[in-house]
Amino acid sequence: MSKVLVSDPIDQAGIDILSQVATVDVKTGLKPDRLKEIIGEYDALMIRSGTRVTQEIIEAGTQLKIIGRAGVGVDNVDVPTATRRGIVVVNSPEGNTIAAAEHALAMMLALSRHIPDANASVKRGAWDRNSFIGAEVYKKTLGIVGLGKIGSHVAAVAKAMGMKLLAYDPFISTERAEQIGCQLVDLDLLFQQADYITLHIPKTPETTHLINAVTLAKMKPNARIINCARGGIIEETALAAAVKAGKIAGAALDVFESEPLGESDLRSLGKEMILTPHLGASTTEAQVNVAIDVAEQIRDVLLGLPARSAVNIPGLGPDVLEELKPYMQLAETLGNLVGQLAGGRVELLNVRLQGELATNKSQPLVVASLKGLLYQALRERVNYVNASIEAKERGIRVIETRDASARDYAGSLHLEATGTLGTHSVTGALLGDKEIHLTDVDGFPINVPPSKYMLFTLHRDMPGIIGKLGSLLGSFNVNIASMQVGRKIVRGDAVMALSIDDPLPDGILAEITKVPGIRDAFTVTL
Ligand SMILES: NC(=O)C1=CN([C@@H]2O[C@H](COP(=O)(O)OP(=O)(O)OC[C@H]3O[C@@H](n4cnc5c(N)ncnc54)[C@H](O)[C@@H]3O)[C@@H](O)[C@H]2O)C=CC1
Ligand SMILES: O=C(O)CCC(=O)C(=O)O
Repeated sequence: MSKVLVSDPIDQAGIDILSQVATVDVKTGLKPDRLKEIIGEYDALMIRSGTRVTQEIIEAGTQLKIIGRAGVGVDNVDVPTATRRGIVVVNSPEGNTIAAAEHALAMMLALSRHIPDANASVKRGAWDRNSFIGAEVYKKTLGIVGLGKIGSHVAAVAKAMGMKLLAYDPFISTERAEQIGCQLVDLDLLFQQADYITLHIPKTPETTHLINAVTLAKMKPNARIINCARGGIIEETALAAAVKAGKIAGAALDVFESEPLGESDLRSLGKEMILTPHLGASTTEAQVNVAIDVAEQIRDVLLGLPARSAVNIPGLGPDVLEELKPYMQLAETLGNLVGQLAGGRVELLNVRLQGELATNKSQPLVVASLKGLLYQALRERVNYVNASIEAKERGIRVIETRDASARDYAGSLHLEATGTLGTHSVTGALLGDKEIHLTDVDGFPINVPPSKYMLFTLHRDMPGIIGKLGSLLGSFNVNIASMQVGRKIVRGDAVMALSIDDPLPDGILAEITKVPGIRDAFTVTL
């Protein structure tokens, strides 16, 4: 039975799902050294934001197949290392959207009305109404940085509260922003005009310290900043100094450059600074959502099924995956075949998606072709996660073309591999009940289902050649299961595809190429 380690607090609903297929160990608060010591026993790791899954941890996780992040941000996982090692990383892109958006809105209102400090003062026994005069958000301008899932929900609610909405997001269209009721503006204008600025972006090299002394200086003195996205997007010392000096009116932060927050100037500020301990996703509803979402994906991957929200494999909905599955098998088979025909070191793989495969959602077929191509070199170590990276590291260039007009079959896939020993190509399609058929080898039309052991010859189409090859194979005790010749013109060049029952004995290829008329011969194991 598989073993899953849950190293952060996860809702029981997730544990119950994992327990259907695995032994589940819940060990929270592990020190990195201890995690490194034990991770080697586990097939899957499930985390929230508390566990840092570093290169060292991943490399010690020799059995790991999947890392599940019960939440959105995977910045606590070394995704490139996981990818290189063929480990799927999944998250829950939507399970805590509402929770995080509501926390940002709650922070905006709490900051405007000094709720945390007013509450603390009443609890201390005071009745001070003068120190807590607030500001209304109605008719104020909210600048939303990042108009994705959370930013869009914040926009919808803020609009209902009568706020004017500006947004900055270089990856969304003006039309989409308008649909959500936001005016898309550049960042400088947003900083200059907003009364409230709320951040809903990932932390990336571009967004790190996006809010710094220079950008803070552009803001209005009554500006208030809310960060429920990621620590490090704000330069904390610059923010603390700006609030202290009254250059902006305040800030509410849920996330920090270093968590848990240590010694910090932020702690010394009064009612104009609200700090929460990364609570954005901490609602009962969100925790159930993300636990179920991620646990289901871990269960599926452990059962050999695809994950629906993998961050390091092309994302596909279950319907698309179901539809593509037989074609993925076709792509892998053709990749494996063309790699063996090309022999040597492949430098270029041309993948042509034809007919109904020439749609955008067919991208995973390129990855599946590479997985097949690399199978001879890497065996079980290559998978959908690392195939592209492994190909890149081996200097294999990939060209993807699409030809929707190809009509020989409903959908077919053509792969051409160029390597140190020359160029070879294969085409395949699914016939009848989704059975894989090779429909072309090196430009010669054939129609054969692939079999485990195959022999291909390039020869001159002339009398007697099939008989001679048959006798030769017979003399080596090789049994032919099926045979087909593909040719373009009578007595021209031709390809022969033979399915054989056993692997070809050593030395026989050289004998085959001595048969008059046979130019070349290749044997493959699929
Ligand atoms: N505090 C908490 O507990 C939680 C925090 N989060 C964080 O909230 C953030 C947003 O999450 P979602 O809305 O779900 O993500 P999302 O992927 O739906 O939206 C992110 C948006 O940021 C935009 N973006 C990327 N780079 C940008 C840049 N340089 N400038 C402006 N916009 C940029 C993207 O185009 C996208 O529209 C993430 O950092 C996530 O980790 C999410 C859930 C809970
Ligand atoms: O797991 C958590 O509570 C943090 C959630 C979060 O930051 C995220 O989903 O990106």
